[in-house]
Amino acid sequence: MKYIEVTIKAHPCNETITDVLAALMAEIGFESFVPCESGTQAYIQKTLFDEEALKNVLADFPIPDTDIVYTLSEPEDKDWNEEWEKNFFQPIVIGERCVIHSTFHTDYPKAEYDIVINPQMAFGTGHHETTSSIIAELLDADLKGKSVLDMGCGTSILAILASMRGANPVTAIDIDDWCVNNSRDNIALNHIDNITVELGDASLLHGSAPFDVIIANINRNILLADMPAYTACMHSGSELYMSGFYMEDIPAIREKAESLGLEFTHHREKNRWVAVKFVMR
Ligand SMILES: C[S@@+](CC[C@H](N)C(=O)[O-])C[C@H]1O[C@@H](n2cnc3c(N)ncnc32)[C@H](O)[C@@H]1O
Repeated sequence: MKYIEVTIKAHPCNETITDVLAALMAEIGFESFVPCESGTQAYIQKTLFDEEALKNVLADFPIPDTDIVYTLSEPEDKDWNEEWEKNFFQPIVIGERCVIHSTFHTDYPKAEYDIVINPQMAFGTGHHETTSSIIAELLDADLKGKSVLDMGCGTSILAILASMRGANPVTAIDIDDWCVNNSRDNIALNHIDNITVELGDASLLHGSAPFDVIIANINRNILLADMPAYTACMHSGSELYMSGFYMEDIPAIREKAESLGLEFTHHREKNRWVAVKFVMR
């Protein structure tokens, strides 16, 4: 697959700026990000690259007084996530109970839940704040015998943990066919047989039976747009966990959720990223 590499130089440059860049660029199709001292390198499939969309994102960059310039290059064809995995994906332990590692790791800590992920081109190794916050929520949740939907499943890391914690049945949905294929591989690697993976978006939920628990780690705008479809397949007492947005987005997310009959329970914050929990009244 052909990729475009965009090298962004930001001044000033700090973790908040590279996080916001990654969040905004993910919304226009960028898949992987490698922060560097002066900014970040970001990768997008050549067929999805729209330079005008990139210019608009950078022109409307929400942190004032940030100077941003970029250069483009077309690196040789290779699997960039594989490169990233080999060089940067280290085993990670979350909540002292869940270890995530890849097939090529031989030395990793033992934990109650041992998840093997080969992310290839999909998002979800547990290193991102949003994934690890939802994992921490799932470790606290009672999932035994509950039906779970993982919307925007990426690698299906969250669906796999839910199944390991007793959820049954589990449905995982993603809009990206790379994620759907990768999910199926990861589910098999973890010897799980009760997760159904589907390609699509919230329109697939139309007419669906209610879920006891819904997880959606996507982004603010998609969550705001798709929340009515999620709540249409929840019953009184169903739980909704959402992430993929920042502290400052909580009021908008909360207002929408409450207008749909959800009650806010709490939020969890990590480097300004948040995960929120709601329960249907
Ligand atoms: C931030 S990643 C989360 C991946 C994984 N669930 C995790 O927590 O690490 C968001 C995922 O949502 C998918 N996605 C984006 N828009 C979507 C939509 N409208 N419906 C379903 N999935 C979507 C993306 O392809 C991506 O895999």
